[in-house]
Amino acid sequence: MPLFAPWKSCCNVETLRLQGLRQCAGRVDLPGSKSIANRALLMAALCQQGQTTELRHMLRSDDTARMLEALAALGVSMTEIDRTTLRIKGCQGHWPQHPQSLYLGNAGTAMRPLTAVLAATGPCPITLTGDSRMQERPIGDLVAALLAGGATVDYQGINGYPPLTITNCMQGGKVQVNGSASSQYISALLMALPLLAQDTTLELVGDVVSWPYIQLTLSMLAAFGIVVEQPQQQQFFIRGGQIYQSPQTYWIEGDASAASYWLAAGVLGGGPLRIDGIGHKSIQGDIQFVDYLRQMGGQVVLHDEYAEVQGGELVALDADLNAIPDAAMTFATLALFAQGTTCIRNVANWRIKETDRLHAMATELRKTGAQVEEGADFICITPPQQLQHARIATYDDHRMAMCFSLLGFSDAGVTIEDPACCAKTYPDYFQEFNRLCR
Ligand SMILES: O=C(O)C1=C[C@@H](OP(=O)(O)O)[C@@H](O)[C@H](O)C1
Ligand SMILES: C=C(OP(=O)(O)O)C(=O)O
Repeated sequence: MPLFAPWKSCCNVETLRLQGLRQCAGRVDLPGSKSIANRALLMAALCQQGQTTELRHMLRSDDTARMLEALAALGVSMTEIDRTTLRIKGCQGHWPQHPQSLYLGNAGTAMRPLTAVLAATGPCPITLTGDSRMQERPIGDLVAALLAGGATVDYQGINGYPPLTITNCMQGGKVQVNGSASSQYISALLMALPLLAQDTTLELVGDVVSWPYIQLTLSMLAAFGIVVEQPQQQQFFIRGGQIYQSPQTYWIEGDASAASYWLAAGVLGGGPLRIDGIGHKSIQGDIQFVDYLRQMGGQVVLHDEYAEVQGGELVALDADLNAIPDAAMTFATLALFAQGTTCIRNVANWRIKETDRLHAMATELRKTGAQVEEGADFICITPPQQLQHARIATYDDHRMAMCFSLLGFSDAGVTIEDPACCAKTYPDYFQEFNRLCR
C-alpha cells in the first residue's frame, strides 16, 4: 500500500565519519513536526463522521508510520495525495475495525495518546505494545488516571509499562494525573476526555514537566473545535460529548526540535543558513532553543516562518531546560565548542526517553576528552583543551545521532554509529547535513 511504502533510510551505512567541517550554509526546509503530526493524525481521525481533513507538510518517519499503521488497523480511511499530504476521514471514535493489538514501536506520541483515546472509545479488548525500549518507558501514571476514570487496564508484562490491555472504557468524573514523569500523559488525557459522555475535571499533580507540549495540545484541540477550560493552572475542565470538528486543512509546521541541529550547525559553520518551517509564530515550545542559543552567543534572526543563522563566538550556558527537553540535548554537544562549563538542568526525564539520555550523553561526551558531571537531573560539560576523535554509540536514539553530528565541525571529527536511527523523526537528516555542511 503506497501509504506505508518504506522511505529511503537516511544512510545505508553502519557508521558515518564527519570531520573538519568549516561551513554550513544555504537553505533547509524542515520536515513536519513529529509532535504536531501525530496529534494531527489522531485528531483528524477523531473528527465527526464523514468529515475529511487534509493534513499538509506531514512528517514521514518511523514515529508517524507507527501512528498511521495504528489508524489503518482501526479502519480509518486515509488517502495519500502526495508524500507529505494526506486526507483522513473522521470516524468520531467509532472505529470501523477492531484489531486485537497495536504495535507502536518507540513512539511516545502514539503510545500515550492512543492508550487514553482507546480507553475512551474502545474497541475493547485491545492490547497496545511497542519495541523493547517502549516496554521500559513508564506509562503507570497515565494508566492510574484511566483507572480512576473507570477504565479497566491490565499490564501484560511489568506493572506500569507496556504492553497493556484495555478491557473496559472509562467514564470520566474527577481524575488526577501525575505529570512529573511525562507531559504526554496529560496531553493524552486532554485528547481523550472530550470523547466521554460525562464531564471530567482533570487535576494535575506533581511538578509537571515539559509544559509547552501541553500548550501545544491545547492549541491543536482548539483548532479541531474542542473546548478545554482551565480554571486553575493545574486543573482542566473538559465537557463530555464533544465532537472533533475538522479544520478541513491543517498545516504541520516544521519540527522545532529538528531545527535545533541546523541552528547549532549554522552557528558553528558561520552560516548564513536559512531554516524554513519555524519562526515567531511557532506553536512548539522548542522554538525557545533560539533564545538560549542567543544567550550563548549565536546570531539568529527569527522571522514569522523561518530563521536565519550566522556564526557567533560561543560561551557556556547554565539553564533549567525542563520546558524544552528534546532541543536541550543539542546544547550538550554544542557545549564542546563553548568557552566554560555548560550545565543543562532539571531534565530528570531524559532518563526515560529513547534511552537514558543523561547517562548516554555523559558516556559519549567523555569520549571527546570533555569533563562531564552527570547528576540525577542535570549534566555539566566542560570542553577539553583539544577535542579528541570519538566513536559515538547512539543507543537507537535519533537525537544522539543528530546531536553528535555537530562534532563534524571539529578538527578531530567524529564517527557516528548507526546514523540511520535518525529515521525516528528525521530520515533525511544526514543527506541534508551532507548537502549543507562542508
Ligand atoms: O507531547 C509531545 O509531543 C512530546 C513531549 C515530550 O515528552 P515528555 O512530556 O515525556 O517530556 C517530548 O520529549 C517528546 O519528544 C514529545
Ligand atoms: C522523547 C522523544 O520521543 P517520544 O515522542 O517517543 O517520547 C523524542 O523525540 O526526543
